Amino acid sequence: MAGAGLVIAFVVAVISFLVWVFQPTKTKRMLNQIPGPPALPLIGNAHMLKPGGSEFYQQILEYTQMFDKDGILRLRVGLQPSVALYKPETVEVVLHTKSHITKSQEYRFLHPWVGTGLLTSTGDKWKMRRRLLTPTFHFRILYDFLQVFNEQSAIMVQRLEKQVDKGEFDMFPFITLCALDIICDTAMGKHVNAQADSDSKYVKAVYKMSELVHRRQKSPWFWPDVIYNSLPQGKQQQECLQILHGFTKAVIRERQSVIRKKIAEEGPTEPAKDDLYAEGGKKRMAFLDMLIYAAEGGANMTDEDIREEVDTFMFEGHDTTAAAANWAVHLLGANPEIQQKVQDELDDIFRGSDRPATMEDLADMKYLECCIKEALRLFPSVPMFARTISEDCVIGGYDVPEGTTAVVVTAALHRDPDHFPDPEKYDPDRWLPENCASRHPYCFIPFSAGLRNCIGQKFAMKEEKVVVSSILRRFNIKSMQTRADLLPMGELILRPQNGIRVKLTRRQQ
Ligand code: HEM
Repeated sequence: MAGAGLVIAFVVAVISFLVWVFQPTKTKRMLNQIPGPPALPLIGNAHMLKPGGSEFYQQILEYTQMFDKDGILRLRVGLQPSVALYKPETVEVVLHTKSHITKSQEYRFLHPWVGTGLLTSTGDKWKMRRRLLTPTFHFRILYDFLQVFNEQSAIMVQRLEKQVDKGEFDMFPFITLCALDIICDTAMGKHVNAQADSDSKYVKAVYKMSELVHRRQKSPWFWPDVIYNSLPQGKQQQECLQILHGFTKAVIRERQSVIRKKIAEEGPTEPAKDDLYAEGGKKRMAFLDMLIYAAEGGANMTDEDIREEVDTFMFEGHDTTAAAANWAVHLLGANPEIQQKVQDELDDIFRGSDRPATMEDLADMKYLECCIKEALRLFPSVPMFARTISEDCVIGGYDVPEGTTAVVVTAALHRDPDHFPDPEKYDPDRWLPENCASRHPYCFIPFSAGLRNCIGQKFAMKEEKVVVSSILRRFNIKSMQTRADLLPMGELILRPQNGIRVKLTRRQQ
């Protein structure tokens, strides 16, 4: 087996060498004009990229500062040419167009997990699914979801009660399991009570899988499946996939049996419009229900198609929001005056009552919204994402050839001093209407932008407001880490290496 692996590795290396030698000179010439660190034949810059998530994240930020002039730099991983973009003017070229909507080659390593669901698909498949799923984020459905945000946040607060005056602890798992319960309950219509099981295998498998995919994206020697699957990393991936798919398949099976029974009893396979937008929580048409109804109603959708969408939403819909709320909590806990201002705003809204938040309350949480946006600026949950350049184009004054991977480095873009002076400073006032009205529309894009922006961004902002306000209505937070202690890991999602260490005290009302 090891011998076969070596032969395959040798054949792959020879083919790669020939492809590199015969790569069109026009492409090479175009790429060579773009500034960037020197690359080696075949592997490009892959040998330079740091393996660890936090060192890699730091390294990419450093490169963007080193080559900061035009907002573009060239990197090559294996034979795949890439450019990193980190100024609003360069990012806009790629996102503000119908042309470059295909995700980059590197997303293929996500396929074993999320298939070609909404995040990774392209062309007609993506258009069809986006059209099908957009109504499930209609604002009237978000009304129903608010009830779940409140219920799950109340459970989280109860769990946090046990930490009051007990010294330092890690907030990360508390918020993460709450976010997992929220996505299962809202999008999937299933209670999984993750908060009752603080050692969720599913969450651990999500983290391991993110680390493995990210590592593989940076390492061309892991790219061929035959090699990867025979390595310990490939075996770990198989174990993760069993847990991840096992979890989502169970969720799907349960909803399918409920809906099939309903269809058998009631007849029609199309959900009534009233069902789709019903308020009050009873007849909510969740995202998964929509997919199952579509499949049962004859849409061209197999169980596997449903599974890839469910896996996509489970991943994009819980890990991102959990990370964002955690970073927001750290920053508030590290800035007591700002925390006090948010608590004053919440006291004005709730006036001592512990009632659940309404949509109107969320709209009144204006300063908290500034704090959440400022946290997303400094610690965007998706620190980079990428597209394939579909036709030769000019970015930042340089010719970029078709087929290049364009990586939008949100974490660097959000630190552009031309738009955010003193960029490392946590300053929620940047988001007051008078301070942000004239900013470039592409200088802050935590949810991406253009046609392939985040479908769940309204859901996410509302969820974050409920989760963070629930904590601040009951507790004072004191962060026990400095910025340097946080060590953000820039894998698929930006997470703190050592968790979010805080102390809680109960507020005197
Ligand atoms: C703070 C929370 C969130 C952040 C920062 C965020 C950010 C993003 C970003 C940057 C993208 C583009 C990714 C890429 O091009 O590779 C994206 C896409 C997406 N997000 Fe979110 N997201 C969040 C929450 C959510 C939630 C709650 C859901 C679902 C319930 C969701 C579902 C999706 C989906 C399905 C896509 C792919 C959309 C498409 O390509 O059409 N996200 N998100």
